[in-house]
Amino acid sequence: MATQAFDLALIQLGNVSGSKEHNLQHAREMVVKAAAGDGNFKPRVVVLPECFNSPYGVKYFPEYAEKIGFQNDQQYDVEKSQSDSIKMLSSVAKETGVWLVGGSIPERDVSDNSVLYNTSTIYSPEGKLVGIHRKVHLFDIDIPGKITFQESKVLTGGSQITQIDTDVGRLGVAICYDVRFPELAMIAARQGCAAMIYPGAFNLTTGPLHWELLARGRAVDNQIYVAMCSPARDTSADYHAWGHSMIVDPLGKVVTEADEAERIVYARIDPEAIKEARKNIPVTIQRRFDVYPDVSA
Ligand SMILES: NC(=O)CCC(=O)C(=O)O
Repeated sequence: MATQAFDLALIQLGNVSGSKEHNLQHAREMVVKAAAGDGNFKPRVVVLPECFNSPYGVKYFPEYAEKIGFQNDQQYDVEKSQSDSIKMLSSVAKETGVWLVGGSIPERDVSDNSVLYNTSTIYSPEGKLVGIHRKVHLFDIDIPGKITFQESKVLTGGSQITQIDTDVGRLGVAICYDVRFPELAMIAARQGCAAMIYPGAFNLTTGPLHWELLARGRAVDNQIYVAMCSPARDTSADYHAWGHSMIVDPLGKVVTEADEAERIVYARIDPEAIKEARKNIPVTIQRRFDVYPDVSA
């Protein structure tokens, strides 16, 4: 899949409240704003953060979870979905004519009410739901005196990797804690993805330590673009997100970064920069699969 140069926008969404209706309305307005561009950039791909329709926290997931809806022959039928979030995302992708990585929402399994996932849904510019990613690695950590979080108390991990073919190239999608597991980005890069996109929500303990480090690591290891899209920080919420949404280029350079407030950041994704990085530092063709296995094979 050939990549064309395109602009990417990350929405560091603020003001996520207890009202799902408000959250959806605000997210919609921000997608419209992001898709309009800023004079320098006119994005073809727009990204929302992790858990944009609900406060982030284990206790909220069951209440805010939605069934994505009907799937037929691997195609999701938005028309038949009962989910307000899915309907909003599909309609705003169509209205704005962008590829939309719809952050993530708590998803309830269609056939088993007791099973919940943390799920990103992805839409074409025609509003078609073209793919979903269920967070594979659940955020279960315990740093005494700092942060304890256990998504696995209520969520089930997904079991598939996600790559989306768009008219500007192939994109890998994973969610937040997934970034700590290099295999997904490695596989995506070797299977032709120009970028890995991670809706995410790091916190004030691990954010300063690892957010940028992981984004740059995934980029430089694989010589691809990496985008990490966080919610804005809200210190009145239970979970304080790190913010700092960023896009990193194939050399590992941060090309754009937000602070912690509500922002939209943009960058150009340029296939020539991927080619140039791989030509100048040819690790791509220097791998020793006679010494270790190729995880993408
Ligand atoms: N929402 C998440 O998966 C958070 C991941 C995180 O903060 C980390 O340190 O990893």
